[in-house]
Amino acid sequence: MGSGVTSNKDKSLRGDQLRFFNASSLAQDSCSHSELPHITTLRVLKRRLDSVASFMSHSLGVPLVARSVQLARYAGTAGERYVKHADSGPSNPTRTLTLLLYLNPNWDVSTMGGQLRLWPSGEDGSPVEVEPLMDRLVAFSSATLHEVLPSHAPRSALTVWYHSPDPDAFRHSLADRALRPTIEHWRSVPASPFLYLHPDTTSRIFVSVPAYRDLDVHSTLASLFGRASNPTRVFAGVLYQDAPEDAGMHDPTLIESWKGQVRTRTWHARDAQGPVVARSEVATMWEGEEYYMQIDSHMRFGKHWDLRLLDLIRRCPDPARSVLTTYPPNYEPEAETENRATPSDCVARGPVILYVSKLDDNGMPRVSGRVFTLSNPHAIPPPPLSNLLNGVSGSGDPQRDAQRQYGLLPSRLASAGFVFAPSSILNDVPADPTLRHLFFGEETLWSARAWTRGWDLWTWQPAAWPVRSEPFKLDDLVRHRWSRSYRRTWVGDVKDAGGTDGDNGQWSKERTATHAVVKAVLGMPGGSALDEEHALGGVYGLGTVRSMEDFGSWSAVDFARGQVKALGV
Ligand SMILES: O=C(O)CCC(=O)C(=O)O
Ligand SMILES: [Fe+2]
Repeated sequence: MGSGVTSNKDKSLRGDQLRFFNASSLAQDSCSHSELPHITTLRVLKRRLDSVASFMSHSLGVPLVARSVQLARYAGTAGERYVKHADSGPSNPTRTLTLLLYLNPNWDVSTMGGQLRLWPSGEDGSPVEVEPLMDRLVAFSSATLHEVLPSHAPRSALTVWYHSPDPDAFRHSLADRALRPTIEHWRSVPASPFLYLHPDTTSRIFVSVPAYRDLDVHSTLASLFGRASNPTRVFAGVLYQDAPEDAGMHDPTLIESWKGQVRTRTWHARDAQGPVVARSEVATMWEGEEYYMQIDSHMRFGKHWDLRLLDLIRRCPDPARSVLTTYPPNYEPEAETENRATPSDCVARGPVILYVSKLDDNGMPRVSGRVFTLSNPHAIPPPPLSNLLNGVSGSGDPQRDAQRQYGLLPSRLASAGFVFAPSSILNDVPADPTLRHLFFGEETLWSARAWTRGWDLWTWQPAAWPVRSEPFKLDDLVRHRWSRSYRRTWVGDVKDAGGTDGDNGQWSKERTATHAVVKAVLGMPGGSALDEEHALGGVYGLGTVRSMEDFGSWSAVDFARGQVKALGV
C-alpha cells in the first residue's frame, strides 16, 4: 500500500512528515496486517471526504476522481510550516480539488499557531485563515494559493486530492455559480462535514424529565446516560406523576448504574397540572450544572449526543445566548437495536423547520415541524455550500457563518420537548408555574419570552456520524416517540375524569384563565389583565431586548390580530 514516511529536503519551506497512500488501494484492503486498524480509520475518514467531493462533483457537473491520499504531520517542535504554494501546477495538471481534514484535538491557535492561510481570490485579494481544528474539513480548488503558518504543537491533517480532466472548468463553475443547491443536491450532502470533536471536557448537563405515567421513562434515561460520551457529567431531574396502579411500572435496574445522577420527585398523577407546571418543578432540582436540556420522558439519544450538542452550541454566534431546539424524528421501541440505524436513516434528511401552523379553537398557537425541502413554503433556505469551495472564511456576518460552516439554521420557534441551552436560561426564561393545565401554547409563549430576551433559537442539519462499523449512517442526536397510544396521557386522563372542553368544572376554568394569560403576554386578542410577573420585563413576561413586533415578523404570526401569516420562501 502506501510508501513509507517522507519529508521535504528543505525543512524551511516545508516542515511536515508525510505518508502517501494510493486512493484505490486504500479502498481495496491491500495493507499489512498490523496496519489494518489504522487503515480502517483512514478509510472511514476518506469516505467522508469522498462524499463531499461527490456532492461537489454532482453540483458542478464535473467528474472528480480521488487519486492520492496524504497524511501529514508537522512535529511542532521548531515552528514547522509550509510556505505559500498551490497544490496543482505543471507537474500536477489534473489536480482539481483539495479536501483537507484536520485531526488535532484541543488545538489552541493562540499558542499553537498552525493556521492554514488561503488566498481564494488570488494573491491580491485578502487571505482567509482556517484553524486546524479536530474534524474540520476544508475544501478548495487545488489552484488556490495557500500556506501553513508555523506550528508549535504536533499538527496532523489528512488530505485527499481529486482529479478531473478539466480543472479550469471546475474552477470556473465554482466561481460562476453560487452553488445554490437543488434539493436533490442538498439531500446528498453528508450533513455538516464540520462536526468536530474538540471536546468540552468540563461542562455538566442537567436534563429535565417531566414524566406523566410513562412506562418509557427509564428506557429514556438509560439511553440518555448510555449513549453519552461522558455520562458522569450528565444529571437528570425526573418528576414522576404516577397513579397508584402504576406501581412497578419503572424498572429500577435500567437506571441502576446512574442512580447517583438521577434526582427524583414523585407526584400523584391526580395532582398533575400539565407539562409547564411539571417543568417548573423539575427546575428546582437543578444544582448548578452549566447546561440545561429539556426533554420529554420518551426519547432516545444518538451516540455522543452530549459532545455533539456541546460542540454545536459553541458554534452558534452567541453561545451564551443560544438555544438548540428541534422536533426530533420518531423512534419505535420495537425497532430498537444497539445501533438503531434503519435503512431509511441512510438517507440524509433536511433539518426540521418549526412554524406556527394555526391558532386552535382556544386561540392557542399550534407549532408544527416539517422536514426542510425547497418546495416547503415554511423553509428557510439551507446554508449555501460555497463554503466548501474556498476555505471556511468568516463573512463578517456571524449568523451567516454559523449557517454556512456548521449546518446551524436559525429556528423561528423552540419546541418544548427538546431544548439545549446554557443553564442561565433557567433564570432568564423559567418555566411559568402559573400556567396550569396548559398544553398547546407553551412553545410559542416560551419562544417569545426567550427571543425577546435576546436568546437566539437554532436548529441543525442532521449529521452523518460514524457509528460503529457503519460509518455514514445518520445517527440522530435525539429521537422522540410520537405515538401516545402506548401510555396514559395527562390530557386523556383529564378527559376521562370529565374535564373536557365543554366541561364547566374547575379544570376547564383554570385552563381558560391560563389561555387568557398566554394571549395577554403574547399581545393577542382576548387576553386578561397582566400582573407584574407577566408584564413586559416581568419574570414570566416578555423581555425588552427585542420587540414582540419583531418576534411576530420572525415567527410569521400577527399576534395582535390573532392571525398566522403566510411564510415566504
Ligand atoms: O495542512 C494544511 O493545512 C495544508 C497542507 C498543505 O497545504 C499541503 O499538504 O499541500
Ligand atoms: Fe497544499
